[in-house]
Order: sequence, then C-alpha cells, then structure tokens
Amino acid sequence: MTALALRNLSVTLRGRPVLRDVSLSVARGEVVGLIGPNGAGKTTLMRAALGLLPFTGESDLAARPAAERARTAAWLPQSREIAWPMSVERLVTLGRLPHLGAGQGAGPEDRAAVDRALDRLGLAAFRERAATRLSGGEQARALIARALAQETPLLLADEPIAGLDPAHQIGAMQTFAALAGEGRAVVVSLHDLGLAVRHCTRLVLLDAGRVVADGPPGEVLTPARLAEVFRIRAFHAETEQGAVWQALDVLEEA
Ligand SMILES: Nc1ncnc2c1ncn2[C@@H]1O[C@H](COP(=O)(O)OP(=O)(O)OP(=O)(O)O)[C@@H](O)[C@H]1O
Repeated sequence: MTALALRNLSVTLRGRPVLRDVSLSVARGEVVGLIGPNGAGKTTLMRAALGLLPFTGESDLAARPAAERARTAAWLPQSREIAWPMSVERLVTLGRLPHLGAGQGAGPEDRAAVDRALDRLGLAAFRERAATRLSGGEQARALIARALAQETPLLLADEPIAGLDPAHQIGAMQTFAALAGEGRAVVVSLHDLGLAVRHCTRLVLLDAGRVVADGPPGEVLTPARLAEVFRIRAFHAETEQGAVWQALDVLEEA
C-alpha cells in the first residue's frame, strides 16, 4: 500500500532549480534512506512532499488538507531547537495534537502513545526533566519521540540520528525498522552511509536535485557512485552481519 507518491516534483528557489523532476513512490513497510552530498536536495524533497515549499508536480501528501496531513505524516526537521523549558513528557505529548479536537486534552490513548514513544527512545527516566536541560543528543531523541507519538502511517525524518551516540544511532534505526514492520513507512535522510546500508530497506541517492539511483541498498551504493557523487573512496566488505562501508579518502577532482 502506497504511503507517499510523488510525481515529477520540481522546486526552484531564488531562481535556481534545486529539485528536478523527482518521482518517488514509498510503500508501507519500507525504510527509505535519502542519501546524497550536502545540498543535493534531501531536505527540499521532504519539505516539498509535505507541502511546506512551493513546487511543481504532484505530491499526494501535500494535496491533503493540513489537518489530515498531520494525521498522515510526522515531520522531524533537521533543526533541533527546543525553545521552551517544558518537560520531556509534555514535549512528546505535543505529538498528539493532530489527534485532539479543539480544546480537548490528552486522553488515555494519547498517554499510551506518549509512553510507547518515550520507551522506544529510552527516555522514560527523563520524562519529568525540562527538555531544555537535556544534552544535545538527548534532545534529539526527545524530538524523535515527539514525532513517533504522532503515530502516523508515514514518518519523514531529516538527519534524525546526527549527534546521537553509536548505540542510540543504531537504536533509532532499529526503531524505524520496527515502525516499518508494523506497516508504517519511514523516509529518512542520512549521511552515515554505513548505517543507511545496514538499516534501510531501500536507498534513494540524490545528486544536484535529481534521483540518480533508487533501489536495494547494496545496488545503490557502489564504489563507482561513491566516487561520482560523493567524491570519496571507501572500504567495502560483505560480512555475515551485512555490508560494511567506511569512507577512506576524498578523490581529487577529475
Ligand atoms: N531558501 C533557500 N533559498 C535558496 N536556495 C536554497 C534555500 N534553501 C536551500 N537552498 C539550496 O537548495 C539546495 C538543496 O538544499 P537542501 O537543504 O535540500 O540539501 P540537502 O541535501 O538536505 O543538504 P544537507 O545534506 O547539507 O542537509 C542547496 O544548494 C541549498 O543551498
């Protein structure tokens, strides 16, 4: 079942095309890793899909009314600022807003969703703590938990694991895989190609606003593409635990 359908999506910012003719269909059960160098268009693609940027082409998500969109897709932006000293529990409860009627407080179902999200991100012990008094990585986990509490069929997350320690990076990726296992869909932008290969069911490689590869991680990530798109050489081994990639050095411009 399709969770997101984009057709010929293009975005021009300040007269410059930054997303060109992107067509993408994401099914429930998929964890789609968006990869590509800085400025490739990963954030722009997700923001346009959500209807947060003017675009040409079609996004089935952006076409929905705003209230329905918030019950369909959770959006975890790259910026991590938490301005208000509210408790972690309250912050995560904000993820339930799209499900509440006007003036309606959180009910038992909402509290259960908040508990599930706090547990998944290992934040139960922090629930009473002011979110502004968490470390950077803990704040990032609290914001992931807020997006999870929204319990939408689709999660769009922009570099959600940046700044997390290795155990929590793996934990977050496993949580995304678990969401997919429950029949949701996750689209996540990542710079850690090793984690992308290990934990995504599919990779979409963007370069200069275009999709240059889309498919199973092992087919998308090849030494030739790393050289062409990322200008790096990498160590690569197939192990019993799956593929291992480690960037080694930067290639000279041709
Ligand atoms: N408001 C804006 N006005 C003009 N150009 C913009 C604007 N926002 C982004 N861009 C440009 O659009 C291109 C794509 O940016 P985008 O943030 O989508 O890249 P990205 O792949 O998410 O990069 P990163 O890995 O650095 O987060 C970049 O060249 C960027 O400079």
